[in-house]
Amino acid sequence: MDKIFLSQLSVECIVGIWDWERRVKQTVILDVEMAADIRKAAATDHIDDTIDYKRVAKRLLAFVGESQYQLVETLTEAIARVIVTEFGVSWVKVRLNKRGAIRGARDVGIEIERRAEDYAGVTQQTQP
Ligand SMILES: Nc1nc2c(c(=O)[nH]1)N=C([C@H](O)[C@@H](O)CO)CN2
Repeated sequence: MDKIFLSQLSVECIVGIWDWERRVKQTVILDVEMAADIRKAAATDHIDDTIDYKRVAKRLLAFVGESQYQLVETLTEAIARVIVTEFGVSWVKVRLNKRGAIRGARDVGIEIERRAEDYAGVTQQTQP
């Protein structure tokens, strides 16, 4: 399976369960892998025949930047749903790192994999 990936996409957002976290934005770092058959684009050399990773990145920067979830689980699931439902991706892996959230640990976060069938019938998300 071919993949298109975005590595270490850094976004500031409201995320957390403590009162101060509801007021102060924190940085989350995303690693995304998307299933993509790149053969057609490689044959045509045309961006319309593949997933434009710049469009995905811009959408994630906007969506995550405006989000205000409490748990990294909820945010990570929402990111996967945006990618699958808005970009027609059949499989995605999303790793979200809330770096510095835990004293004594550099990284803490969540990694999930989702498929298109996981969101069958789900309409595209509106802004949170
Ligand atoms: N499984 C989770 N545990 C915790 C989360 C979370 O989002 N998922 N969040 C927190 C706090 O917000 C922490 O990140 C900041 O002190 C604690 N545990």
